Parts: sequence; structure tokens; C-alpha cells
Amino acid sequence: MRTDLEMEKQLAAKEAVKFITDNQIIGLGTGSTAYYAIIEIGKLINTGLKIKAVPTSSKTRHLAASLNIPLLDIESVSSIDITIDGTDEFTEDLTLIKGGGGALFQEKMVASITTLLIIIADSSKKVDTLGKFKLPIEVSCSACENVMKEIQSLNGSSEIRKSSNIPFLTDQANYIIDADFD
Ligand SMILES: O=C(CO)[C@H](O)[C@H](O)COP(=O)(O)O
Repeated sequence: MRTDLEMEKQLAAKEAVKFITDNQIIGLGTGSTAYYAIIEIGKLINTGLKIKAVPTSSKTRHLAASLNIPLLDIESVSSIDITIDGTDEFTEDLTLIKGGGGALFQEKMVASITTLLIIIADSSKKVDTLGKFKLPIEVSCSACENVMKEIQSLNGSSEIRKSSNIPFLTDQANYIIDADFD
């Protein structure tokens, strides 16, 4: 059975896709919330919506391709009409932290050329002050040590994200540093 939070994610996704119209270029976010938006877009494609989409990760690319969503590489577009993506946490004034899923760099590239960025989230993501979720920072492996020293000089702590005991690599073969500034 789906939990309330899963239903909230799905509801947010359904609302977000209402902004999409024919012939737009759509940025597709990454994560378990963006997943629902991609599923909804797949359904709309099946009923005749004509859009092209730019994925923000290899995972999203595979999902979108499996739903027959026509895809473009970011290199081939200069602007994106609407991007729908998730967030790790957000405050009342709509500042947020994202990148927790490790697609930070591509998500930023897509967001930076997007006219309308729609961030969808369930209610568990709302916080009074940012920082409950560690701040993900995507860095070139060779810059990692210096960046971690820099974080320490700002009284923060940090660790390189691991997956199966080895450093997690992003789609760009970068590391993610998870930083904490309590
Ligand atoms: O920024 C992201 C991926 O890099 C995600 O949007 C963020 O981590 C939220 O993910 P989820 O919807 O699974 O909670």
C-alpha cells in the first residue's frame, strides 16, 4: 500500500505536469519525487503530448527512454521551458537544498537554462531552517581534499559519500562531499 508521502509526491507531480504544453522542451529531474513527474509525462506522451525532454541523470534518461519520451542532450539546447525536479529540503521562503540523489551537476546545468523551474516535494521535506539534510557538494576528485579543508576552515565537517564502501561517483565521475555546518 502506498504511504501518504508517496501519495503527496504523486499529487505534486500531477499538478506540476499541468504546466506543460505542446512543443516545449522539458527538463526531467532525478529522484523518487521527480520519478512520478516522469511517469505522468510518459502518460501524456501516450495520449499525444508533443514535447522533448532533457534528463538530469543517466537514471532519469533510462526511465524516460523506457516511457518513449523523446530525449535531447543538454549540449543541443540553449534553453528549457520547464524543469520539474525534487528537493531534499525546503523552507517557508522556498530556499532549498537539493542534489542528495547525486545528480547535482547535471541538475544545476539544466536548471540554469530553464525558464520555469518547478520543484515538487512531499510535506516531510519542509524544514524551519536548512541543514537537517547534509549539504551535498559535487567536486572533481582531484579537488576533494582542498574542498574538505576549506569546509573545515568554515567550521564545517564533511565526508566523501560512499556506495558499497567505495566513493560514490556521479554521472560526471565526480565525488559528492556531504557537508554539515551545525
Ligand atoms: O536533488 C536530487 C537528486 O540529486 C533530488 O531531487 C533530491 O535528492 C530529492 O530526491 P527524492 O525526491 O528522492 O527525495
